Amino acid sequence: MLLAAEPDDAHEEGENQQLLITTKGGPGLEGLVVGSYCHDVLIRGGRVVGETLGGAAAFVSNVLDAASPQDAALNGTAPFVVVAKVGHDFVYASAPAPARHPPLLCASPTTSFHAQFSETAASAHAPDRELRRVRACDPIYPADLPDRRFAYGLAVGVAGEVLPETLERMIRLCRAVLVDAQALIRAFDGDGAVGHVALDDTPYARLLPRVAFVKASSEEAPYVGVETTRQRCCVIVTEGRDGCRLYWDGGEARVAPFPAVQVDPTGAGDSFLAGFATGLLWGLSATDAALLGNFFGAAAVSQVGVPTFHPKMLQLKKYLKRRQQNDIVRV
Ligand SMILES: Nc1ncnc2c1ncn2[C@@H]1O[C@H](COP(=O)(O)OP(=O)(O)OP(=O)(O)O)[C@@H](O)[C@H]1O
Ligand SMILES: O[C@H]1[C@H](O)[C@@H](O)[C@H](O)[C@@H](O)[C@H]1O
Repeated sequence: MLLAAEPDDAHEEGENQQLLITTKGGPGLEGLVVGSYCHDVLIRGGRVVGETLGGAAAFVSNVLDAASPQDAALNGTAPFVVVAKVGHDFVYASAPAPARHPPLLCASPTTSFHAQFSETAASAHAPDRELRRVRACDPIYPADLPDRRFAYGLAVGVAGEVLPETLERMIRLCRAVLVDAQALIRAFDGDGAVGHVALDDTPYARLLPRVAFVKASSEEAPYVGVETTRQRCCVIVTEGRDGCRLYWDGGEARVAPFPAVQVDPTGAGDSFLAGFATGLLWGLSATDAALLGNFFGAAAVSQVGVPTFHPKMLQLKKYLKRRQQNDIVRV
């Protein structure tokens, strides 16, 4: 599968979109990350065992910052923009990700999740926590996005804050958009318990042919409908400690995991997606990009909250770059 195209906001619905993220440097590589930061409260056996910065945007920008420090230093700015919202109660403004990529302040409170962990997950693919949204910040509206072009966009909402019209605006602004399914299919009952709806029943479904990649966890995959969605864009299903699988129209691939001692699964999927996007930016094939995603996913589960990365960990770039054949993304 060849993924190549020019920036274009004239994509028609149903068009077989092909996308390119070039590996050449320069301002044309700027990214757009859309999704709010949140407060995560980790609960085990009825006891609060941790309170951390959360929100996919926090984990994603953490990986993107770690993976491209030279670019950031060269330009004097990080090579991506984060559009996130928080309330005045936000307590992590000075943490690295929000400090480098400040959120928009709202009158509503910061989105907050309680994550109730099971003592033992039955398998790598079993849900390991029950999530409850206890507070929700404002949605992110199309007008909140900068009015300029980006090389790529990551739609990484956690509480329904990326509205369909906001995703559509991202598609118009970005050459390639990668979406975390959790931004599209989460539903919340009266108590805030997180459930899922079928992607096909949402207003996001019609946008899929204009999206490059949708990433879903094994738990989310049945709601995404891999067989239908792979005909519209590439689908990546993450399988916890088993790594991940890529599905596209006409093929699929399994990508092996990295070993890890899991201490906190939160943010594994977010870190995976950011690692995957980074791999595409480095010009890797989608399967090698997924290997980089697995690497960051494994690093994320090895630490509580938003992880820090040892610079040596990034030596993987050299290895993967050596395997790179050319500067277009192939599977
Ligand atoms: N125990 C583990 N050992 C090694 N790698 C792991 C482990 N758990 C997760 N990963 C890596 O992280 C990726 C994402 O994990 P997972 O499938 O659990 O996502 P998720 O359920 O969306 O995570 P979360 O919602 O907690 O962010 C996996 O594809 C894998 O690469
Ligand atoms: O911080 C976490 C993280 O971003 C997860 O990916 C998401 O599933 C949770 O809702 C959020 O609380």
